[in-house]
Amino acid sequence: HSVKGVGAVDRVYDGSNLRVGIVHARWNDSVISALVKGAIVKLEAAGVKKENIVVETVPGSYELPYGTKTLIRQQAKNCTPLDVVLPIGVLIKGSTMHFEYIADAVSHGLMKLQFDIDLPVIFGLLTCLTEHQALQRAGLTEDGHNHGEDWGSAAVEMAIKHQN
Ligand SMILES: O=c1[nH]c(NC[C@H](O)[C@H](O)[C@H](O)CO)c([N+](=O)[O-])c(=O)[nH]1
Repeated sequence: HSVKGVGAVDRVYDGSNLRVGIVHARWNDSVISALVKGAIVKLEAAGVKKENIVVETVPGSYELPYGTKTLIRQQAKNCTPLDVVLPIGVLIKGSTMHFEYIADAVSHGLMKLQFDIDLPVIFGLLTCLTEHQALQRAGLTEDGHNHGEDWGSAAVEMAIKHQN
């Protein structure tokens, strides 16, 4: 293993009174569903109740910032507000610069959003140069690791920081 280890060092948090939103794109769906499942496994392992995990979808990753904003607003209006949102998307490089523009716009959009609305927004966008890279990062290959799990753990930790 490299000296830097793999991912953030896990800590144990009690997520039993958290409400978590997940907004996922519908491109590259087999990778997306593995990432979403991985995140939910970790959320539930931290005690987040099934009824407190709200899942919405958007067409593609470019819609994640606005789809995240509308979910937060809708939840704040209709029921108990969310404590964190995890947008999930998978970008796979094609033969044009489209990938770079979406990746740049979405990463800046999600970073800005969390300060605009004062709510933690976890960065769940895979920016892959090949399909194999995407499969690896969703834990769908022998040597893979599901980054959705890391995002689920980060969501619990940041939601608790937001509540305190
Ligand atoms: O989520 C993705 N959206 C993609 N494009 C759609 C984009 O996110 C928007 O939905 C679309 O441009 C309409 O706004 C992708 N590619 O183009 O390759 C991709 O790989 N992943």
